[in-house]
Amino acid sequence: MHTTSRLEMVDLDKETVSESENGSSPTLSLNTPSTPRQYNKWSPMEEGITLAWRDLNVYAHCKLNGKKSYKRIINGASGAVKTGSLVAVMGASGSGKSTLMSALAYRNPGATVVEGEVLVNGRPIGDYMRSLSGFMHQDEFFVGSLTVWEHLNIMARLKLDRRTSKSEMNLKIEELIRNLGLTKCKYTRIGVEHTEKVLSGGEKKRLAFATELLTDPQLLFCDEPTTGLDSYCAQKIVAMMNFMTSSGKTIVCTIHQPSSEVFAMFSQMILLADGRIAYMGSNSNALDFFQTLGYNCPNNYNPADFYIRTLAVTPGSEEASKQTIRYICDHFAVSEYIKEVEMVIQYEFHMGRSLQAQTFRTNFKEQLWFVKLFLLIYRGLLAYWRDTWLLAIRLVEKMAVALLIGLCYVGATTHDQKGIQAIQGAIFILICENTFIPMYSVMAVFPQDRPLFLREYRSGLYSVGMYYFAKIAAMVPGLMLETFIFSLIAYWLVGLRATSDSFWLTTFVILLTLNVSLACGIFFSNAFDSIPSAMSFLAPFDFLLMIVSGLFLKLSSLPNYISWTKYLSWIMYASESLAIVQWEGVHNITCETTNEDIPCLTEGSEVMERYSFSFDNFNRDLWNMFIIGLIFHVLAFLCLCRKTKRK
Ligand SMILES: Nc1ncnc2c1ncn2[C@@H]1O[C@H](COP(=O)(O)OP(=O)(O)OP(=O)(O)O)[C@@H](O)[C@H]1O
Repeated sequence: MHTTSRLEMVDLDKETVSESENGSSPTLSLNTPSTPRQYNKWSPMEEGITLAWRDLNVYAHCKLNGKKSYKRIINGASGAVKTGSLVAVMGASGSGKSTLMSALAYRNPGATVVEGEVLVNGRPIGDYMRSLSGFMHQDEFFVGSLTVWEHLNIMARLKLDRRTSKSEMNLKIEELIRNLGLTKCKYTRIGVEHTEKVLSGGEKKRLAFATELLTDPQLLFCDEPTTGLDSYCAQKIVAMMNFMTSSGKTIVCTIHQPSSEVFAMFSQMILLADGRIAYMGSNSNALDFFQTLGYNCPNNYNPADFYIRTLAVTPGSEEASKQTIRYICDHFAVSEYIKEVEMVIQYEFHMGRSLQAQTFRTNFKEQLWFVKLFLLIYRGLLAYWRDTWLLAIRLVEKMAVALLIGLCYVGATTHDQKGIQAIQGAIFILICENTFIPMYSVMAVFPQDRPLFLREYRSGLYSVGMYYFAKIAAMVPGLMLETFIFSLIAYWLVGLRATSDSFWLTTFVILLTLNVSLACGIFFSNAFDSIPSAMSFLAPFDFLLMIVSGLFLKLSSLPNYISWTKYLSWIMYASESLAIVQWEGVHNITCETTNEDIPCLTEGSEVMERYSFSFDNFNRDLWNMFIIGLIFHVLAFLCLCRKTKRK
C-alpha cells in the first residue's frame, strides 16, 4: 500500500510535484484528525469541518403501475468525515454515490426526498451549505462562448466576498489557472457541447474544479473529478486535493476506477453497495475487513478495482451478488471498524445538541444584487454577440426577407382599390415576420440554458427573477436591432406612407409586436416540459390569433362565442394600429371602376370601417399590446419558478 505524499506545491503546468522536507504522510484518518475540534467555543470555520450523518435515507419519486411511489436509493446510511480528510466514495455504478454526496452537500435534486440527519460541526445542514461548501458536479455546464479567464472572472465576482479587491481576485484566478494547468487555454473559448468543441473534456473538468476552488471552501464535494482525465491529470488533481486537506479542508469525492497511485492518496473511503454502506474507514483497514469475510485481494491487484468488483451486481447472477452485498454490509454494520465511526457520530450529535442555540458565524458579504444582475446581463450579451455565425444568419435572413417583400410590392402600394389590398397585405406580412419567427425561435433559449441555470441557482448565486430579467435584457436588444434593420429596408421598399412619422410609428409598433411575440414564446417554452409539447399548444393558439386579427374576417362578423378572443390578439392590435398609421387623413382614394355595383373605398375611414378598425384605438392598441406582453412575462416567470422548485 502506498503512503500519501505531503505536497508543498502541485502545479500541473510545470509538471512538478515536490514533496515536503521529511516526505512524511499527513495520515488524515478517522483515528488521527489533523486539527482536534474544540467544542468549548463555536468557530467552525477556523477549525475545519466535520461532517456526520445518521440513518440517512434518500428516496426518489417514481411511478409503479401508474401510481406515485418512492424508490429507496440510500438505505439507512450513517457515517462521519473528519476535518482534513480526503474521502473516496466508491461503489459500482448505480450504487448511490452521487445521491449520497448530494444529500450530504444539501444539494438534492428536486425529485428526491431525504430523511435522516446530517450535521456539519454539530449543526443540521441547511441553506448555509451553499456558501460553506463547494460542489463539483459530474458533468460540467458552462457558457460556451466565454473564455476560461472570462468564466473564472465572472464566477469570482458572483461568488466571492464583495470586499475582495480586483487585484486579489485576479491573483486568485491566475494562481488557479496556473495550478490546474489551464495557462495555455486561458484565452480560449470553452466551447458549446455537441456543436463546437474547443476545450478538451479534461480541461473542462479542471475548469470546473477551479470554479469551485475560487471560494476556497472548507468543505468540498467532488462528483467524479477524475472521470475523463488521463492518469497523469487525475493524479495531479487528487494530489492537489490531498495538499488542500493538509491545511484542514475536508474533501469528499466520488471516484470511479482510480489507479493504485490515485487511490493511495485518499485517507479514507466509503464503499457503497445498493445504497448501503459496505465499508467506511481507512484504506489500509479495508483490505483486512474484506479478508476477514473471506474476500482476498489478489497480489498486484488494484484494491479499488477489487472492492468495486466484489460489490458489483453481476448481470445474470443478480441474486448471488445481492446476497454478497447484504453479507458484507451486515457484517460491516456490526464490525470493529464501524465502532470508531460511530464514536465520531455520537460525539458530533451529542455536542451538536448541547450547542443547538449556536449558529455559524460568518463574515461573508455577498455580492450586491445589482452587480450580480450586471454580471449576468454582461455574460448573456457576450454569449449573444459572440455567436457571430448565428447573428449573421439571422441578420441576412431579416435583410433578405425585407428585400423580397420590397421587391414583391414595388409599385403596388398606390392609393387606389388595388393598393388598399397591397397595403393591408404588406402590414400583415410586416407583423407576421416579427411574430412567428421570433416566437418559435425563442422557445429553445430557456430550455437550453436550464441545466446551467439550475446549477447556479441551487448553489445560491442568484434568484430566479434576476436570471429571468438578465436573460431578457441580454437577448432583446439584439433582436430589436435586427427588427429595426428589417423595418428600415422593408418599409421604404414596399412604398408605405412616405413620412418619417409614419415610419417611426410603424417601426415602434413592429418592435412592440416583436416583444409580445417573444414573451409569448418564452411563456409557452416555460409552461411545458418539452419544446414539442409547447409547440403543439402554441400552433393552434397562433392560428386563432391570426384569424381574429381582422385581416381575414371582418371582426364584427365573428360569432359571439369566439369574438372575445380578438382582445387577446396582439396581431389584431398591431394590424389596427398600423392601418391607422397608413390610412389616417387619407382622402380621394382612386376608384378605377365606373360600375356602381362594385363598391369603391375612396376614404381612409372607409378602409378602416371595412376591417372593423377605428382611428380612435391607436393608444388603446399600443397599451393592450404592452399589457399582453407583460402578462406573458409574468406567467413565464411564474412557470419558471414552478419548474425550478420541481426539478
Ligand atoms: N431521481 C431519481 N429517480 C429515480 N431513480 C433515481 C433517481 N436518482 C437516482 N436514481 C437511481 O438511484 C441509483 C443511484 O444513483 P446514483 O446516481 O446515486 O448512482 P452512482 O453510484 O452515482 O452511479 P454512477 O457511478 O453511475 O454515477 C441509480 O440506480 C439511479 O438510477
